[in-house]
Amino acid sequence: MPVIELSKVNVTFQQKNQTIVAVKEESLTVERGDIYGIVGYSGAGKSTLVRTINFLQKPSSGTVLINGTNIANLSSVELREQRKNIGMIFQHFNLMDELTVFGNIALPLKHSNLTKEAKNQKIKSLLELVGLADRADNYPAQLSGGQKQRVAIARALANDPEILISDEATSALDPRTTNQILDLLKELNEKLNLTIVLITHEMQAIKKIANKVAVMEAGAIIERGSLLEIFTQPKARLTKDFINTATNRDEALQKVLELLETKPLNADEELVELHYVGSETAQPLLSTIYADFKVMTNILYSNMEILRQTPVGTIIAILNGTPEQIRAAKSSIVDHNVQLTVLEEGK
Ligand SMILES: Nc1ncnc2c1ncn2[C@@H]1O[C@H](COP(=O)(O)OP(=O)(O)OP(=O)(O)O)[C@@H](O)[C@H]1O
Repeated sequence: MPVIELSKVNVTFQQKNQTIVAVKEESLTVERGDIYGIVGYSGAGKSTLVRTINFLQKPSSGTVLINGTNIANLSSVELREQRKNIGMIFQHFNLMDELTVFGNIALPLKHSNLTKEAKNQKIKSLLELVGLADRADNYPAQLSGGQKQRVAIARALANDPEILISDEATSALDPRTTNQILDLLKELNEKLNLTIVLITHEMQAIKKIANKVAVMEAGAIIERGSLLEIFTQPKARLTKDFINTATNRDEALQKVLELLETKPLNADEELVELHYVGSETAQPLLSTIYADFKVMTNILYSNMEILRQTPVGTIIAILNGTPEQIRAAKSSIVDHNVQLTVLEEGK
């Protein structure tokens, strides 16, 4: 049974005489142990969709099942209990400045049945879990952004939730700290079998830890799939844009095209882009096309990522040879399951 099942969820807001449709008839299924990335630009409806999971946002229509239970049917007491099963972390941490780290993490345990001793023990182990064992007595102002987010994560996990919603939790952090927090989320996902819904506008974050991805635009999920599917066979223009930004491919291509303006391709040259997935790396292939067809390659950009243990790469290169040699080389590349696109032909 899926942990989260949103079906045909609509969320509309009334503002003066205007109706804003924030989520349009959207469905989403999250399985236990998933790290489900939801990517989209600001205003796409990501937060609104995800806030329906714990009814922080009640859908205008549609159903929300958590572990098979329709949460619209819960009493307010049951809903409060249910919400303990869903932790949340945010971009701006939302810590209480006047409380210590210990005090912040203790907040969600206020009404728990644990003894004082057990609560203290729980907080201590949460602090250890997020790597802040020595910071219990600090106030938020004494912590870095990354440390504050660690406190927020510990607080979100205080009631041992099965689900963690991360709403742009790394958006205010520098790249190194972002990576550390993402590593921590992945570790918690594995160690605690925590299901994570990760909202972000950065494909980079999703690429690092998610196993599934949904791309949202104007209240709708326009594309969804496994991380590998989305990265290797993106269909929507927006998905491609997010991926190309995450791999710096667009920036590199821009530079290559600028270079070609000053030094255009010769008649015996072609600019090509190669995409490969799996162990079939394209680089050795480029050496063999020289040996086999006497086609020389000049690699201008190369990027390889390991996504869920699978290498995925892009190469932008100039091929140099006679038209026949280049044709034979390209057909050999394609025969090796490398996707090839001609970006520009020499004149
Ligand atoms: N409480 C509200 N009242 C009116 N409109 C709202 C409300 N909450 C969200 N919206 C609108 O719904 C749309 C989706 O907003 P939402 O915050 O879900 O997008 P998002 O993709 O999460 O973007 P961001 O990351 O900027 O929050 C926007 O047009 C927003 O203005």
